[in-house]
Amino acid sequence: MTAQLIDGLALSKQLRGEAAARAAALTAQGKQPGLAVVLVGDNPASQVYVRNKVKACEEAGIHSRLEKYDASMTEAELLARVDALNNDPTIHGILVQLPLPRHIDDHKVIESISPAKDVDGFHIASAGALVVGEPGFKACTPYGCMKMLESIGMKDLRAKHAVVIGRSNIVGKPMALMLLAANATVTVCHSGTADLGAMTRQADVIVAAVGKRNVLTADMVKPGAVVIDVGMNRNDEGKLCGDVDFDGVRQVAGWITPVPGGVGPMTIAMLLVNTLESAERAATSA
Ligand SMILES: NC(=O)C1=CN([C@@H]2O[C@H](COP(=O)(O)OP(=O)(O)OC[C@H]3O[C@@H](n4cnc5c(N)ncnc54)[C@H](OP(=O)(O)O)[C@@H]3O)[C@@H](O)[C@H]2O)C=CC1
Ligand SMILES: Nc1nc(=O)c2c([nH]1)NC[C@@H]1CN(c3ccc(C(=O)N[C@@H](CCC(=O)O)C(=O)O)cc3)C=[N+]21
Repeated sequence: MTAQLIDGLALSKQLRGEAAARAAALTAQGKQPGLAVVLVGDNPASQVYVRNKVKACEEAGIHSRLEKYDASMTEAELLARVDALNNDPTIHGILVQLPLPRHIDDHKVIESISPAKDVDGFHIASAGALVVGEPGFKACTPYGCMKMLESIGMKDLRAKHAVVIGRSNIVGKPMALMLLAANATVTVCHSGTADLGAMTRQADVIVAAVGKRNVLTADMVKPGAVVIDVGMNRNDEGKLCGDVDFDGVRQVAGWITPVPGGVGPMTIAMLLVNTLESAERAATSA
Protein backbone atom coordinates (compact mmCIF):
# COMPACT_ATOMS: atom_id res chain seq x y z
CA MET A 1 0.00 0.00 0.00
CA THR A 2 1.33 3.41 -0.87
CA ALA A 3 0.46 6.67 0.78
CA GLN A 4 -2.19 9.01 -0.51
CA LEU A 5 -0.94 12.35 -1.74
CA ILE A 6 -1.98 15.63 -0.12
CA ASP A 7 -2.09 17.84 -3.19
CA GLY A 8 -0.94 21.27 -2.02
CA LEU A 9 -1.22 22.71 -5.50
CA ALA A 10 -4.89 21.76 -5.84
CA LEU A 11 -5.75 22.88 -2.31
CA SER A 12 -3.90 26.16 -2.80
CA LYS A 13 -5.88 26.82 -5.99
CA GLN A 14 -9.11 26.34 -4.10
CA LEU A 15 -8.01 28.71 -1.32
CA ARG A 16 -6.81 31.26 -3.85
CA GLY A 17 -10.19 31.10 -5.56
CA GLU A 18 -11.89 31.88 -2.26
CA ALA A 19 -9.40 34.70 -1.69
CA ALA A 20 -10.19 36.11 -5.14
CA ALA A 21 -13.92 36.28 -4.30
CA ARG A 22 -13.17 38.15 -1.06
CA ALA A 23 -10.78 40.49 -2.87
CA ALA A 24 -13.44 41.26 -5.49
CA ALA A 25 -15.96 42.14 -2.78
CA LEU A 26 -13.53 44.62 -1.20
CA THR A 27 -12.53 46.07 -4.56
CA ALA A 28 -16.22 46.68 -5.35
CA GLN A 29 -16.31 48.91 -2.24
CA GLY A 30 -13.25 50.80 -3.51
CA LYS A 31 -11.06 49.01 -0.99
CA GLN A 32 -8.84 46.72 -3.04
CA PRO A 33 -6.49 44.69 -0.82
CA GLY A 34 -2.80 45.44 -1.29
CA LEU A 35 0.39 43.52 -0.51
CA ALA A 36 3.89 44.98 -0.58
CA VAL A 37 6.75 42.57 -1.16
CA VAL A 38 10.20 43.94 -0.37
CA LEU A 39 13.23 42.18 -1.80
CA VAL A 40 16.75 43.29 -0.96
CA GLY A 41 19.62 41.83 -2.95
CA ASP A 42 19.64 39.24 -5.69
CA ASN A 43 19.34 35.84 -4.00
CA PRO A 44 18.12 33.71 -6.95
CA ALA A 45 15.77 31.54 -4.84
CA SER A 46 14.21 34.67 -3.34
CA GLN A 47 13.64 36.08 -6.84
CA VAL A 48 11.60 32.99 -7.77
CA TYR A 49 9.54 32.99 -4.56
CA VAL A 50 8.86 36.70 -4.80
CA ARG A 51 7.76 36.42 -8.43
CA ASN A 52 5.41 33.58 -7.48
CA LYS A 53 3.90 35.69 -4.69
CA VAL A 54 3.33 38.68 -6.94
CA LYS A 55 1.80 36.48 -9.64
CA ALA A 56 -0.55 34.86 -7.12
CA CYS A 57 -1.69 38.31 -5.98
CA GLU A 58 -2.42 39.41 -9.53
CA GLU A 59 -4.47 36.28 -10.17
CA ALA A 60 -6.48 36.85 -7.00
CA GLY A 61 -7.17 40.53 -7.71
CA ILE A 62 -4.93 41.72 -4.90
CA HIS A 63 -2.91 44.81 -5.67
CA SER A 64 0.77 43.99 -5.27
CA ARG A 65 3.73 46.25 -5.07
CA LEU A 66 7.15 44.73 -5.55
CA GLU A 67 9.98 46.84 -4.19
CA LYS A 68 13.40 45.61 -5.23
CA TYR A 69 16.53 47.08 -3.78
CA ASP A 70 20.21 46.62 -4.28
CA ALA A 71 22.10 44.47 -1.72
CA SER A 72 23.96 47.64 -0.71
CA MET A 73 20.80 49.19 0.76
CA THR A 74 21.41 50.25 4.36
CA GLU A 75 19.36 49.08 7.29
CA ALA A 76 18.20 52.66 7.91
CA GLU A 77 16.96 52.92 4.33
CA LEU A 78 15.05 49.67 4.62
CA LEU A 79 13.49 50.73 7.94
CA ALA A 80 12.39 53.98 6.27
CA ARG A 81 10.72 51.99 3.46
CA VAL A 82 8.88 49.80 5.94
CA ASP A 83 7.74 52.89 7.81
CA ALA A 84 6.34 54.37 4.59
CA LEU A 85 4.47 51.11 3.86
CA ASN A 86 3.16 51.01 7.44
CA ASN A 87 1.56 54.40 6.76
CA ASP A 88 0.30 53.64 3.26
CA PRO A 89 -3.49 53.03 3.40
CA THR A 90 -3.45 51.10 0.08
CA ILE A 91 -1.12 48.47 1.58
CA HIS A 92 -2.60 45.88 3.96
CA GLY A 93 0.25 43.42 4.09
CA ILE A 94 4.02 43.87 4.17
CA LEU A 95 6.40 41.04 3.43
CA VAL A 96 10.14 41.58 3.65
CA GLN A 97 11.69 38.57 1.96
CA LEU A 98 14.24 36.68 4.06
CA PRO A 99 17.16 36.17 4.14
CA LEU A 100 18.31 39.79 4.18
CA PRO A 101 21.91 40.81 3.40
CA ARG A 102 24.18 40.22 6.37
CA HIS A 103 24.63 43.88 7.28
CA ILE A 104 20.90 44.20 7.97
CA ASP A 105 19.43 42.93 11.25
CA ASP A 106 16.36 40.94 10.16
CA HIS A 107 14.94 40.92 13.66
CA LYS A 108 14.97 44.72 13.75
CA VAL A 109 13.31 44.93 10.33
CA ILE A 110 10.58 42.43 11.20
CA GLU A 111 9.79 44.28 14.43
CA SER A 112 9.48 47.54 12.48
CA ILE A 113 6.54 46.17 10.48
CA SER A 114 3.19 47.21 11.91
CA PRO A 115 1.63 44.10 13.54
CA ALA A 116 -1.59 45.07 11.73
CA LYS A 117 0.21 44.46 8.41
CA ASP A 118 2.41 41.53 9.47
CA VAL A 119 0.94 39.02 7.01
CA ASP A 120 4.05 36.82 7.36
CA GLY A 121 3.20 36.39 11.04
CA PHE A 122 6.86 36.88 12.01
CA HIS A 123 6.45 39.89 14.33
CA ILE A 124 6.81 39.24 18.08
CA ALA A 125 3.21 40.43 18.50
CA SER A 126 1.98 37.78 16.05
CA ALA A 127 4.16 35.06 17.58
CA GLY A 128 2.98 36.05 21.07
CA ALA A 129 -0.65 35.97 19.99
CA LEU A 130 -0.15 32.40 18.79
CA VAL A 131 1.46 31.41 22.10
CA VAL A 132 -1.43 32.72 24.20
CA GLY A 133 -4.20 31.81 21.73
CA GLU A 134 -5.25 35.34 20.82
CA PRO A 135 -6.18 36.35 17.27
CA GLY A 136 -3.20 37.44 15.16
CA PHE A 137 -1.56 36.64 11.85
CA LYS A 138 -0.36 33.06 11.67
CA ALA A 139 2.95 32.24 9.98
CA CYS A 140 2.01 31.18 6.45
CA THR A 141 3.96 27.92 6.15
CA PRO A 142 2.71 26.19 9.33
CA TYR A 143 -0.74 27.70 8.73
CA GLY A 144 -0.71 26.05 5.29
CA CYS A 145 0.34 22.74 6.86
CA MET A 146 -2.64 22.94 9.22
CA LYS A 147 -4.95 23.53 6.23
CA MET A 148 -3.47 20.42 4.59
CA LEU A 149 -4.24 18.37 7.70
CA GLU A 150 -7.75 19.83 7.80
CA SER A 151 -8.22 18.79 4.14
CA ILE A 152 -7.78 15.13 5.10
CA GLY A 153 -10.17 15.35 8.04
CA MET A 154 -7.54 16.02 10.69
CA LYS A 155 -8.65 19.39 12.01
CA ASP A 156 -8.84 18.12 15.57
CA LEU A 157 -5.72 16.21 16.58
CA ARG A 158 -6.92 15.04 19.99
CA ALA A 159 -5.20 11.76 20.94
CA LYS A 160 -2.71 12.17 18.09
CA HIS A 161 1.03 12.51 18.59
CA ALA A 162 2.66 15.09 16.29
CA VAL A 163 6.44 15.25 15.88
CA VAL A 164 7.92 18.41 14.40
CA ILE A 165 11.51 18.26 13.14
CA GLY A 166 12.98 21.77 13.29
CA ARG A 167 12.50 24.65 15.72
CA SER A 168 12.97 27.82 13.67
CA ASN A 169 10.91 30.90 14.51
CA ILE A 170 9.31 30.89 11.07
CA VAL A 171 8.40 27.21 10.70
CA GLY A 172 9.15 24.69 13.45
CA LYS A 173 8.13 26.66 16.52
CA PRO A 174 4.87 28.13 15.18
CA MET A 175 4.08 24.70 13.67
CA ALA A 176 4.37 23.08 17.10
CA LEU A 177 2.11 25.74 18.64
CA MET A 178 -0.56 25.35 15.95
CA LEU A 179 -0.54 21.56 16.36
CA LEU A 180 -0.85 22.04 20.12
CA ALA A 181 -3.77 24.44 19.61
CA ALA A 182 -5.39 21.66 17.52
CA ASN A 183 -5.09 19.38 20.59
CA ALA A 184 -2.18 17.24 19.42
CA THR A 185 0.44 15.96 21.81
CA VAL A 186 3.53 17.62 20.38
CA THR A 187 7.23 16.73 20.35
CA VAL A 188 9.74 19.16 18.85
CA CYS A 189 13.01 17.71 17.55
CA HIS A 190 16.13 19.56 16.43
CA SER A 191 19.86 19.13 15.90
CA GLY A 192 20.30 18.25 19.56
CA THR A 193 17.80 15.37 19.50
CA ALA A 194 19.55 12.13 20.42
CA ASP A 195 17.54 9.58 18.45
CA LEU A 196 15.30 11.23 15.87
CA GLY A 197 13.90 7.94 14.59
CA ALA A 198 12.83 6.90 18.07
CA MET A 199 10.75 10.07 18.22
CA THR A 200 9.28 9.98 14.71
CA ARG A 201 8.33 6.30 14.96
CA GLN A 202 5.85 7.29 17.67
CA ALA A 203 4.21 9.94 15.52
CA ASP A 204 0.80 9.97 13.92
CA VAL A 205 1.77 13.23 12.20
CA ILE A 206 5.34 14.17 11.21
CA VAL A 207 6.29 17.63 9.97
CA ALA A 208 9.83 17.86 8.59
CA ALA A 209 11.23 21.41 8.45
CA VAL A 210 15.00 21.06 8.47
CA GLY A 211 16.46 21.93 5.08
CA LYS A 212 18.40 18.69 4.54
CA ARG A 213 17.57 15.87 2.16
CA ASN A 214 16.57 12.44 3.48
CA VAL A 215 16.23 13.56 7.09
CA LEU A 216 13.19 11.29 7.24
CA THR A 217 13.47 7.78 5.82
CA ALA A 218 10.98 4.90 5.70
CA ASP A 219 12.39 3.13 8.77
CA MET A 220 11.58 6.24 10.84
CA VAL A 221 7.86 6.26 10.02
CA LYS A 222 4.99 4.41 11.69
CA PRO A 223 2.77 2.70 9.10
CA GLY A 224 -0.15 4.95 8.19
CA ALA A 225 1.35 8.16 9.58
CA VAL A 226 0.77 11.54 7.94
CA VAL A 227 4.02 13.07 6.63
CA ILE A 228 4.28 16.76 5.79
CA ASP A 229 7.46 17.86 4.04
CA VAL A 230 8.32 21.55 4.42
CA GLY A 231 11.91 21.23 3.25
CA MET A 232 13.15 22.91 0.07
CA ASN A 233 16.40 21.43 -1.16
CA ARG A 234 18.07 20.56 -4.44
CA ASN A 235 19.17 17.03 -5.22
CA ASP A 236 22.33 16.07 -7.14
CA GLU A 237 20.57 16.68 -10.46
CA GLY A 238 19.54 20.14 -9.29
CA LYS A 239 15.91 19.12 -8.91
CA LEU A 240 13.79 20.53 -6.09
CA CYS A 241 13.27 18.06 -3.26
CA GLY A 242 12.15 18.07 0.35
CA ASP A 243 13.54 16.71 3.61
CA VAL A 244 11.73 13.40 3.20
CA ASP A 245 12.93 10.38 1.23
CA PHE A 246 9.70 10.52 -0.74
CA ASP A 247 9.97 7.24 -2.64
CA GLY A 248 10.82 5.27 0.50
CA VAL A 249 8.45 6.96 2.93
CA ARG A 250 5.44 6.79 0.62
CA GLN A 251 5.59 2.97 0.94
CA VAL A 252 4.91 3.27 4.68
CA ALA A 253 3.00 6.48 5.32
CA GLY A 254 -0.78 6.89 5.07
CA TRP A 255 -0.55 10.39 3.62
CA ILE A 256 2.37 12.39 2.25
CA THR A 257 2.93 15.83 0.74
CA PRO A 258 5.03 16.11 -2.43
CA VAL A 259 7.83 18.60 -3.16
CA PRO A 260 7.21 20.55 -5.33
CA GLY A 261 3.44 20.92 -5.26
CA GLY A 262 2.99 20.50 -1.52
CA VAL A 263 3.67 22.97 1.26
CA GLY A 264 5.24 25.65 -1.01
CA PRO A 265 2.07 26.60 -2.89
CA MET A 266 0.14 26.49 0.41
CA THR A 267 2.52 29.06 1.92
CA ILE A 268 1.64 31.47 -0.88
CA ALA A 269 -2.09 30.79 -0.55
CA MET A 270 -1.98 31.56 3.19
CA LEU A 271 -0.13 34.79 2.47
CA LEU A 272 -3.09 35.86 0.33
CA VAL A 273 -5.54 34.73 3.01
CA ASN A 274 -3.69 36.79 5.65
CA THR A 275 -3.58 39.82 3.35
CA LEU A 276 -7.35 39.58 2.85
CA GLU A 277 -7.91 39.22 6.56
CA SER A 278 -5.90 42.41 7.06
CA ALA A 279 -7.74 44.29 4.31
CA GLU A 280 -11.13 43.19 5.66
CA ARG A 281 -10.20 44.38 9.14
CA ALA A 282 -9.06 47.74 7.73
CA ALA A 283 -12.29 48.05 5.72
CA THR A 284 -14.55 47.47 8.72
CA SER A 285 -12.57 49.72 11.05
CA ALA A 286 -12.41 52.59 8.55
N1 LIG B 1 7.77 25.35 1.61
C1 LIG B 1 7.84 26.55 2.17
O1 LIG B 1 6.96 27.34 1.98
C2 LIG B 1 8.97 26.89 3.04
C3 LIG B 1 10.03 26.04 3.09
N2 LIG B 1 11.07 26.29 3.92
C4 LIG B 1 12.14 25.29 3.95
O2 LIG B 1 12.00 24.54 5.16
C5 LIG B 1 13.27 24.16 5.65
C6 LIG B 1 13.45 24.68 7.07
O3 LIG B 1 13.40 26.08 7.06
P1 LIG B 1 13.74 26.94 8.35
O4 LIG B 1 12.90 26.50 9.48
O5 LIG B 1 13.73 28.35 7.94
O6 LIG B 1 15.27 26.45 8.58
P2 LIG B 1 16.31 26.70 9.77
O7 LIG B 1 17.62 26.41 9.20
O8 LIG B 1 16.06 28.01 10.41
O9 LIG B 1 15.93 25.57 10.84
C7 LIG B 1 16.24 24.23 10.63
C8 LIG B 1 15.95 23.43 11.87
O10 LIG B 1 16.30 22.08 11.65
C9 LIG B 1 17.07 21.60 12.74
N3 LIG B 1 17.99 20.56 12.30
C10 LIG B 1 19.12 20.69 11.56
N4 LIG B 1 19.69 19.50 11.33
C11 LIG B 1 18.91 18.59 11.93
C12 LIG B 1 18.98 17.18 12.05
N5 LIG B 1 19.95 16.47 11.48
N6 LIG B 1 18.02 16.55 12.77
C13 LIG B 1 17.03 17.25 13.34
N7 LIG B 1 16.90 18.58 13.25
C14 LIG B 1 17.84 19.24 12.55
C15 LIG B 1 17.79 22.80 13.28
O11 LIG B 1 18.13 22.56 14.63
P3 LIG B 1 18.85 23.67 15.57
O12 LIG B 1 17.78 24.63 15.94
O13 LIG B 1 19.35 22.89 16.70
O14 LIG B 1 19.90 24.30 14.71
C16 LIG B 1 16.73 23.87 13.11
O15 LIG B 1 15.87 23.95 14.21
C17 LIG B 1 14.27 24.70 4.63
O16 LIG B 1 14.52 23.71 3.66
C18 LIG B 1 13.52 25.86 3.99
O17 LIG B 1 13.98 26.14 2.70
C19 LIG B 1 11.06 27.37 4.75
C20 LIG B 1 10.04 28.27 4.73
C21 LIG B 1 8.92 28.11 3.83
N1 LIG C 1 9.46 36.97 4.58
C1 LIG C 1 9.48 35.74 4.05
N2 LIG C 1 8.32 35.04 3.98
C2 LIG C 1 8.30 33.78 3.45
O1 LIG C 1 7.23 33.14 3.39
C3 LIG C 1 9.52 33.22 2.95
C4 LIG C 1 10.68 34.00 3.03
N3 LIG C 1 10.63 35.23 3.60
N4 LIG C 1 11.84 33.51 2.59
C5 LIG C 1 11.93 32.21 1.92
C6 LIG C 1 10.85 31.25 2.36
C7 LIG C 1 10.60 30.14 1.39
N5 LIG C 1 9.23 30.31 0.94
C8 LIG C 1 8.62 29.58 -0.08
C9 LIG C 1 7.40 29.92 -0.60
C10 LIG C 1 6.85 29.24 -1.68
C11 LIG C 1 7.51 28.18 -2.25
C12 LIG C 1 6.92 27.49 -3.43
O2 LIG C 1 5.95 27.92 -3.99
N6 LIG C 1 7.49 26.35 -3.87
C13 LIG C 1 7.05 25.62 -5.04
C14 LIG C 1 8.16 25.45 -6.06
C15 LIG C 1 8.87 26.71 -6.44
C16 LIG C 1 10.03 26.45 -7.39
O3 LIG C 1 9.81 25.89 -8.47
O4 LIG C 1 11.17 26.80 -7.03
C17 LIG C 1 6.61 24.22 -4.63
O5 LIG C 1 7.04 23.75 -3.58
O6 LIG C 1 5.84 23.63 -5.36
C18 LIG C 1 8.72 27.81 -1.71
C19 LIG C 1 9.26 28.50 -0.63
C20 LIG C 1 8.71 31.39 1.55
N7 LIG C 1 9.57 31.97 2.37
